[in-house]
Amino acid sequence: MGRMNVSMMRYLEGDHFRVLIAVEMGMKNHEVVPLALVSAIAGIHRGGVARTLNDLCKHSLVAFERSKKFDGYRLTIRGYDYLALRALCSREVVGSVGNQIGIGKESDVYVGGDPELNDLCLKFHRLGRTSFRKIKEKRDYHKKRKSASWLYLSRLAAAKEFAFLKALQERGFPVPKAVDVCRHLVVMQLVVGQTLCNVTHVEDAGALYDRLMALIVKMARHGVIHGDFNEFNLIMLEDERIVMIDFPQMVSIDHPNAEYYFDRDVTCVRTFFKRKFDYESEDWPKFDEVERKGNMDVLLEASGFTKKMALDLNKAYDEGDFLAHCEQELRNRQEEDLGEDEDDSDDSKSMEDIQEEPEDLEKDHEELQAQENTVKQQKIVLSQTTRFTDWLSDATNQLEAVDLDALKSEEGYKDIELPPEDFKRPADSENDDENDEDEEEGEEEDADGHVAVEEQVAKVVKKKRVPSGARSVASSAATFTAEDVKRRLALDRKRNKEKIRLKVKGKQSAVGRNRKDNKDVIAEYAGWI
Ligand SMILES: Nc1ncnc2c1ncn2[C@@H]1O[C@H](COP(=O)(O)OP(=O)(O)OP(=O)(O)O)[C@@H](O)[C@H]1O
Repeated sequence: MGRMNVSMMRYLEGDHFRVLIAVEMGMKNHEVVPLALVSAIAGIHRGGVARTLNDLCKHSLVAFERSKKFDGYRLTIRGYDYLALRALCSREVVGSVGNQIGIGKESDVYVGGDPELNDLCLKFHRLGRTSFRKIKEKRDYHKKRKSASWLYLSRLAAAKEFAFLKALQERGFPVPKAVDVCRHLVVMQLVVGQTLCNVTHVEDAGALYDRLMALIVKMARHGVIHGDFNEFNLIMLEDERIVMIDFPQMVSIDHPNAEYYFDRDVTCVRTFFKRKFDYESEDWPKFDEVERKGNMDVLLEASGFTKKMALDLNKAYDEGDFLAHCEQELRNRQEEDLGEDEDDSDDSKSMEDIQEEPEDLEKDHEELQAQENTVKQQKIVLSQTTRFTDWLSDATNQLEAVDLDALKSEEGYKDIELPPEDFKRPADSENDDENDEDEEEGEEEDADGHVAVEEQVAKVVKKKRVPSGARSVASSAATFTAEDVKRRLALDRKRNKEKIRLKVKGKQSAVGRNRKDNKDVIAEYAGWI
């Protein structure tokens, strides 16, 4: 566990934070925030914002991402940490950040200090960023939620922890003193002790057991159940006093599963004491015997941590897939998903898309298909035009290669234009003239069944020497039959299809696409301006 790298903080200027906040605000309803929106929220012109975003990208405070619909920026975990720290610095709550002292599946815990260098505990909640695969599996769950982003869930977790810390502290429970909260960061008193799981010896196991059971009952009397009361969430001080540090799953005793949670907490303590200190007691608290004396659960709801927030948070805990600190892994998976299945638009959809109604999705799909068809048509027309031009120039070159002078000097040659009905293609001429048959036998066909161009041209020229009518040499370009042309075009098209398209990823691709779009616009308005 290392230190948090906050060295960049001192080099960041007001504009950097302004743009960071703009990205954060944009992310309330966008998975990635387009440059134009960042610029509009920050109130800084685009050029300036682009420069600042580049700086922020360099320091991994934001990340550039592209989605199917648009490209944009998203706040990284580091960027969110910086925003929270900066706000708490300006409130003069936090003055320094030190070593990491705890790493949980839902948080990173650091030692910190206030401006007077008194010790603090900084708990950064990291919650709710599920992997793309999981999103696909849990589509229903995400569809119903308005903002299932990790920013939202981490902030909720922090708000809940802070509210509960304060409420428990006010009622005399042994918890760290709550200092402040900002975004996903809870600042609290640093408890110097050992988590119960690391304690190997206690003076009086029975007394400790009784104190822990008494804590569970006291909380229930105040209307709440811890829900995760175990040796990992209890710190023992030097004088063997216990401090509770973590209560993410705290529920009201009116919760439908309250009895289950209560019994689970009690069983956890009993199992731990039996395993660790070989202590077993005949006596343990029962849910039915608890008499409610307080209404902490109701007061907590009134404190701003609403039922809806609790519901969202509990669902995330139930999902139990917290990949917030595995950004690199997540990015790799996203790339994998995109690479594996380009047509599977589900994988590459943003959270926003996932929240769309089915009708919207269908419409989008239809629109997309219509666009794709148009593009395909345009491509075919374009490719045919260029191929035709290429073919024409080829044929012209072939013709130029024919030695006309030599032909003219031969007997019976007359350079007079033939009426169209006299003109016959080489393929047809096979049946026309028996004399020609012998000559045609000698002709060699290439692998595609094409007669060599030179030979075809020569054959046509020979026909012009027939005394019944002179023919134009220029018309011999028609030695390519319509079928030949069609076959060639089909072959070219097939080859083009087989060509592997080079996929450019990241910002470079976005630049390319923008250029292409611009080119299309210019082409469309050609002649108008
Ligand atoms: N106030 C505090 N003072 C000292 N150490 C703390 C404090 N809060 C947390 N820690 C340390 O950080 C570790 C993780 O904290 P915590 O249990 O709150 O995080 P978490 O993410 O909820 O963990 P998990 O859910 O995996 O149990 C603890 O085991 C403890 O060592």
